[in-house]
Amino acid sequence: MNLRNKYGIPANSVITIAGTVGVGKSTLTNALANALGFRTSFEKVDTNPYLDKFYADFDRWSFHLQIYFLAERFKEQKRIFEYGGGFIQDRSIYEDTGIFAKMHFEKGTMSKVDYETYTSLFEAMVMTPYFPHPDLLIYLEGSLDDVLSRIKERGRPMEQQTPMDYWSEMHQRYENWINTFNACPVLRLNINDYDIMNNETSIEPVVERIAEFLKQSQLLKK
Ligand SMILES: Nc1ncnc2c1ncn2[C@@H]1O[C@H](COP(=O)(O)OP(=O)(O)O)[C@@H](O)[C@H]1O
Ligand SMILES: Nc1ncnc2c1ncn2[C@H]1C[C@H](O)[C@@H](COP(=O)(O)O)O1
Repeated sequence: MNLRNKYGIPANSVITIAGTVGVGKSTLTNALANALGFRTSFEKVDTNPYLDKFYADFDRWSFHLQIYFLAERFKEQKRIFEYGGGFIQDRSIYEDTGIFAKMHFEKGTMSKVDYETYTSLFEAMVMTPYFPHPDLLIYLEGSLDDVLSRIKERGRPMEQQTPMDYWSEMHQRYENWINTFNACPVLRLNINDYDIMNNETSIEPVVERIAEFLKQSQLLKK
């Protein structure tokens, strides 16, 4: 029996994992999808045609990159809908605007007109009753030091060359963002609450918490 049946998680659930770069979203996405027998929806980093250019020159490429991510995530949203759910999604669409586009605009690496164009497109596509929101957003949190050492350990070249201030600004923005986020139910999970690298069974208490949380939020909806 898989853990989905054991804990009564609906087969059509859509769970998205949010959190700063390097915190462990992709790793948790794989572990949860395996445990629940769900499909995965990943950000494609290696085939992203703008990402390297963006890290080399934020001013020049931030708008292009946001449009690219928006299109990719919307296509993924459509795929999830067509399968009828049963997905773990690596990063939510809400972070693109709530964290990245906003941060680049406020730091002056995206122009006002580009930011307004982007946000009006985002709102027209996403913030409507026609866009299905996830059943649950898991907010993965960890200390800045732990996140920085994970970014280093993973070793993506463009991230190694990015100043530490960029990651600490993002880390702080995530904390502020999640405190006001309300587009769907949020479960906060600290990276010290599980240890899937050394102990596969540590995913089970996480699944149990998800099941409890989903039950509570279903009850609240009624
Ligand atoms: N639970 C964990 N324990 C230890 N290391 C982890 C854990 N989860 C992720 N990592 C490591 O941290 C780095 C970033 O993880 P990743 O899942 O790619 O993060 P994200 O998708 O949030 O950017 C990788 O090197 C990964 O192996
Ligand atoms: N919307 C985004 N804007 C800028 N950069 C982004 C956006 N979404 C993801 N990224 C970057 C950050 C990382 O370098 C890679 C992959 O993110 P990760 O958190 O490691 O999954 O893309």
